[in-house]
Amino acid sequence: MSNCKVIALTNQKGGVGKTTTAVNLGVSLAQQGKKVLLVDADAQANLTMSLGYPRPDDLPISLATIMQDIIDDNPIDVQNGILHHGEGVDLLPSNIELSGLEVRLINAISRERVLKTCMSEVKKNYDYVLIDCMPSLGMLTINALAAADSVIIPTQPHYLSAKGLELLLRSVSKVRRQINPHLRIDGILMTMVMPRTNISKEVTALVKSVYGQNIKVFDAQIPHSIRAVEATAEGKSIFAYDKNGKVAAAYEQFGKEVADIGEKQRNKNRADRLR
Ligand SMILES: Nc1ncnc2c1ncn2[C@@H]1O[C@H](COP(=O)(O)OP(=O)(O)OP(=O)(O)O)[C@@H](O)[C@H]1O
Repeated sequence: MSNCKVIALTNQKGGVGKTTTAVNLGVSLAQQGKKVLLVDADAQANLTMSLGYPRPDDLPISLATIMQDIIDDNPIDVQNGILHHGEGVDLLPSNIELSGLEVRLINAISRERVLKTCMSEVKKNYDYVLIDCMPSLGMLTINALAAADSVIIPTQPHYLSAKGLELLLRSVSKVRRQINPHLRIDGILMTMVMPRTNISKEVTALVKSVYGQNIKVFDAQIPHSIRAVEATAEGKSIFAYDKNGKVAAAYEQFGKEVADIGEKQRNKNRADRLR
């Protein structure tokens, strides 16, 4: 059994910080000595661009090319499509071709499991694979949930509408019932939290009261800061751009929480196997 943990970063609401979290969680885990692959599963290719590839459409191999080969039953070579970033994380990039692929998935055999097949080719090389999902609950997001061991939900406190969360949780439950029974929810990460407002406290309390023990809200909260936007524009993580700032400190704390959950889960799996 692979020791790699695959985490889908998902929220059907756009602009809540999924991509920024993928980059900075990835680099935070790499700084803890973990081997990390970031997978851009969004045709907008924001993750690919924010890691310093401004023209994703020029890349000869992307996630779409590999998934198309799986659909066509061609041999695949995921390794050749992986890019190596200077900050110690690898990237499986995306580009606009992924939007055409999502349409073609509809008629593919095992259409929910194409990304899982792709991931099973590379998992052995990594401790963590982080999948940056697109802001929808379409076929690609279902593929990500089918390939994942767990889900992290980045959200801005004021966008955490009960209805939006309910829809997402319903999709997770459906995938769990029909495709991936082991899918867990690691928790909700509050992003772009404004200082001196009570909203994140109120939302945290609300989630805890409604979902009780079922969903964790991470202790780390990512503050709103222009530094995060600037880092993205420079194609860098917040650790390379502003390592002493409060966003870097928050992502470092978050990375430790995520690694802690991963370690506990690995120990539990090991104990279960010995039983
Ligand atoms: N902590 C932060 N403080 C201020 N701005 C931020 C922060 N984190 C992210 N942003 C900015 O908010 C915008 C949306 O962030 P991001 O692209 O990470 O969200 P997303 O959920 O991946 O979006 P999409 O739905 O397009 O995939 C970007 O311009 C990003 O630079």
